[in-house]
Amino acid sequence: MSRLRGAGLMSGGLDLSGLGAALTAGGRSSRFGTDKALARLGGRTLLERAAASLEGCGVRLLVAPPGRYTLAGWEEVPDTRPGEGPLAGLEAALAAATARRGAGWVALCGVDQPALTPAYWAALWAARTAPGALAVQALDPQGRAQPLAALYHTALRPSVTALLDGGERRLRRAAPPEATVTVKGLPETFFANVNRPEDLAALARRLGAGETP
Ligand SMILES: Nc1nc2c(ncn2[C@@H]2O[C@H](COP(=O)(O)OP(=O)(O)OP(=O)(O)O)[C@@H](O)[C@H]2O)c(=O)[nH]1
Ligand SMILES: [Mg+2]
Repeated sequence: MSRLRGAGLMSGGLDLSGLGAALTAGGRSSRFGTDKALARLGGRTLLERAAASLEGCGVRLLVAPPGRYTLAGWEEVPDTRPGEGPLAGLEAALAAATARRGAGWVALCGVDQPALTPAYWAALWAARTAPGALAVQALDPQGRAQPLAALYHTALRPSVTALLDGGERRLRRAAPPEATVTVKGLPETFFANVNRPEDLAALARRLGAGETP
């Protein structure tokens, strides 16, 4: 559906209190080798950095195995299907958000995107008002949609459950194309993603050189 440019949207307010936040942190970090949520960049863990970008959200849910992390101000939510991937994490997040606040929008965020900021989420939040929208996703400068740093409406919960029940595990299938708004024009720095130790080392070098993140 419609495509909106990020640049203009970013001048809007940064009030994220109407948005629910869900950090999905139940992964295995198999490519990283150790738990990447606890890896450090610029004096903070990757989990803390991702959480900071969503601090202004009205409800904050940490979808992870119980007791694995402590994150002040975040409510632990167990996976409904542990180890089944971020699509299952989204299912748990939408169910928990609905139980806490009723119908509304949820920001789904992985632990491994340490350069996200409130401005990123505000740009997506501003785009949610497009008629018929049930998901909002940013496009990176290469035009790739970012399902792990995206907004999903709680109305998607039954279809996410149906996908999982049918054996689907790809998160990108959660956003129906006809009901997905895409936001482009956001700065490339937002899209840094840590999968391997060398990804973190490259980011640390950029940080040392005075660049964001
Ligand atoms: N709640 C939940 N989150 C998950 C699950 N699997 C992956 N994630 C999270 O989804 C995000 C992106 O996942 P990946 O980059 O694939 O992370 P990962 O699975 O830990 O790493 P790899 O094993 O290297 O693929 C991270 O924040 C993960 O913690 C899961 O089963 N449940
Ligand atoms: Mg994975």
